[in-house]
Amino acid sequence: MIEFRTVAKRYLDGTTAVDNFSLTVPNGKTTVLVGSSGCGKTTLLRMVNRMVEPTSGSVLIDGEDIRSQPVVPLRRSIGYVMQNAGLLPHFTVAQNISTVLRLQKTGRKAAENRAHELMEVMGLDTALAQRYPHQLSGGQQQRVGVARGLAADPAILLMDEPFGAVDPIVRSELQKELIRLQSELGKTILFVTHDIDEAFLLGDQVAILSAGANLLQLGSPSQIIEAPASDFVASFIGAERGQRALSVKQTPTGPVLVDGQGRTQGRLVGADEAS
Ligand SMILES: Nc1ncnc2c1ncn2[C@@H]1O[C@H](COP(=O)(O)OP(=O)(O)OP(=O)(O)O)[C@@H](O)[C@H]1O
Repeated sequence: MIEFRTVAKRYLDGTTAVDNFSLTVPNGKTTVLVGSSGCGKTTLLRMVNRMVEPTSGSVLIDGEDIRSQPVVPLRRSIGYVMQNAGLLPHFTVAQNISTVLRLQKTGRKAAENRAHELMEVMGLDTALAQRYPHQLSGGQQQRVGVARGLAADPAILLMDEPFGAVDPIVRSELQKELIRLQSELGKTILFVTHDIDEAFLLGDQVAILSAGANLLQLGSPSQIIEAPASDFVASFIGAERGQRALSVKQTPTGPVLVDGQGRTQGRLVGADEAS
């Protein structure tokens, strides 16, 4: 469990990126931080592996203040998947995946075997192991980034817009892959995105933030869609428009649901029992 206890971050230039934010991230679930650009999501994520130190407040992992641990082992015990994969250009795929293992003094052969195993887990052909990042597609690079985050089998995985730089089809594949992985691995995932659809797809728990990491609503996707906390949240999640604004249309063969663009999304079943 990760706990943010009234954390704040003021950068040296005076920017208040995070203003008294509290949140509990339960073990074995995916928690998504979602909000518009600059609202403080990355700052919060980086507080967990101490790439950013809070100006005030504290972050706890399983009840222990993370400041009581030296930074290097803490960082190596937490998986971190960056936007654009963040791969080292002069390292092969296998070397990129096994970087943390090598730093932990895992033997060369064992690290290589683990890299191959993770490539298979991530749906990557192991024939790509000796390639360099620039010889991969964007989607393949992202898969390598996730494999690298998983290499040391961390209990916690931090993911910062990991699928932001790929096209919508590849993005959808990667999202499905993450859902499958998570159902098998049960990691404690803290995932950052500005895409509300991605947040609702992946999150067991979703935190909607505005500037200064102001927590507008926290809940499961169902709770948020069924009861948005404010007009702003309703508008942010597209409750009044787009795919989530469903209304009933009568047809000769029975009622169907249409979205905000007038497209039929499905058939309304059980309507007789409901009425
Ligand atoms: N090192 C820094 N120095 C000064 N201000 C910073 C620094 N890093 C971030 N900020 C500012 O802090 C605020 C929050 O930034 P942060 O990167 O956490 O937001 P974000 O929600 O992750 O944004 P995005 O979705 O665009 O990545 C922004 O106003 C940003 O400009």
